[in-house]
Amino acid sequence: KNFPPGPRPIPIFGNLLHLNLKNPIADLEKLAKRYGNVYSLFIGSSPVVVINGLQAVKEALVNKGADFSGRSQNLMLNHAVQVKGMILADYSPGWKEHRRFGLMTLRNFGLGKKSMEQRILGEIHRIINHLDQNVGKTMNPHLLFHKATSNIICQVLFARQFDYDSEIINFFVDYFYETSRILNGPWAMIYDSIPMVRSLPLPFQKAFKMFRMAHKKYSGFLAENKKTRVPGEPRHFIDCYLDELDKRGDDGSSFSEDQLCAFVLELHFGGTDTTANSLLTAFLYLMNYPQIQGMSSFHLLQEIDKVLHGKDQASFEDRHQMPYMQAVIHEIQRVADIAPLSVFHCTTKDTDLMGYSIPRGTVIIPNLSSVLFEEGQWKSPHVFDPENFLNEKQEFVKPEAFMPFSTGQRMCLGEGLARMELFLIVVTLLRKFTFIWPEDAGEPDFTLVYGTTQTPKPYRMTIQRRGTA
Ligand code: HEM
Repeated sequence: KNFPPGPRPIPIFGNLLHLNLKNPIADLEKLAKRYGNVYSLFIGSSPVVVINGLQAVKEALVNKGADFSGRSQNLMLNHAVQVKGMILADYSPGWKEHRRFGLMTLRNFGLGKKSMEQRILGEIHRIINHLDQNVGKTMNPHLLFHKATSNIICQVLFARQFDYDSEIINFFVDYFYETSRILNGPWAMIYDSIPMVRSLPLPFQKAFKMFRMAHKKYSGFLAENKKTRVPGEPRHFIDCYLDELDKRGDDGSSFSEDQLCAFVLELHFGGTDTTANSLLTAFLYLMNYPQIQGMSSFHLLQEIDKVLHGKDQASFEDRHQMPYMQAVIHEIQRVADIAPLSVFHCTTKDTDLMGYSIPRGTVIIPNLSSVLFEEGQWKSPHVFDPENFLNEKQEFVKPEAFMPFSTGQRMCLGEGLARMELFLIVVTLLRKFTFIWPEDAGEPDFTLVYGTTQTPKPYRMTIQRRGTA
């Protein structure tokens, strides 16, 4: 009763046939125009509510955060990952404990401080070496950025960096790519809608297999790490968690080695493709809006050169002197629209939203994409324009509708790390190199490939060393 309106479902399939399963974003937008910013759909026989636009998303995730911050436990993603670390855990004391621990530990590792910065800068040297070998040539940066962001998280989690040619890093990159493709593709929708197909040998079984393989690798790292660990002297995230486990003993808390493995898997998974795809979007736009990179105009490079004058390397603190760079990076994140439908939420109790009643356990899809491009929230919602983040005095400002990391209690745990990575990598690479859209590459295609995280279509870039660097 009083459930949000939506298109009429058909038996077994629900509203699956109303959506282009390869990319439902445009269909979801059309449905919002027809039914309003809060509407319902049926995935098989299960109702879901889609929330669109800043006002409704804020009302649900912030003002009524406790009601809307659960996670459904019955989707393919949950079954594939098996143990819920944090991203997939329901709204519960265990999730809260892990979230608090995660935020604190990432901060102590230097989010916003030097040590994390040094880890990122160390990886940037590796990227620079790789690009140096390609000066004067044309390359596809896809694997480079995925390997670099994977390595940065591995540094945080277990203090390991892998050679870009190693078997393990290639496994990780492949596993992120394949599982993301399956999890947000048509087969996952079919898995979620039609329970009777779940044990059949269909393509989604590949994701299950890859998650099992990844679990084994993380368990291996954990076992290896325990051999050299000195309790009370943590070297990385895993050590911190084991110290916490020792401290808690058998107090019945949610901390366990199984949870640790799942947490590590989720942080690695959640932190790699998201940041790598943001970087890919960054360089796609920087090459194709040369006035921004500084070839015909001078803003961005002039700002970098001025602020970094006399310094060996950039620091995250420098962002306060770089309003234009900040605006460019935020605008890149807006158009990158990395997690268009966030991670699905779930209501924790019977509740209401914008006049509609929503029962406990309903899957909630926060349509972040609808906020990032919402008319009325941006000076130029539909074109790439750093002015979206600059006021009349050309100072950096962040509109409320900027929510690529979502908002409210479940907002991205890795926001600080991701922002630091994006800033340091983009600034350092622009300082050292010029990136040029190859002459034979034709017109750039900015259309995003839909997935758990969206990514630009593959492209190549020509690399030149900058004279002044
Ligand atoms: C540009 C990079 C990134 C983007 C755009 C992004 C975006 C998101 C989004 C949209 C969510 C869902 C929030 C919600 O459910 O409302 C999320 C959750 C999460 N992200 Fe990120 N993320 C990024 C990088 C990272 C990194 C680097 C890490 C790891 C260090 C990370 C770890 C997590 C975790 C653990 C959650 C789950 C939070 C919870 O359920 O309480 N993310 N992220």
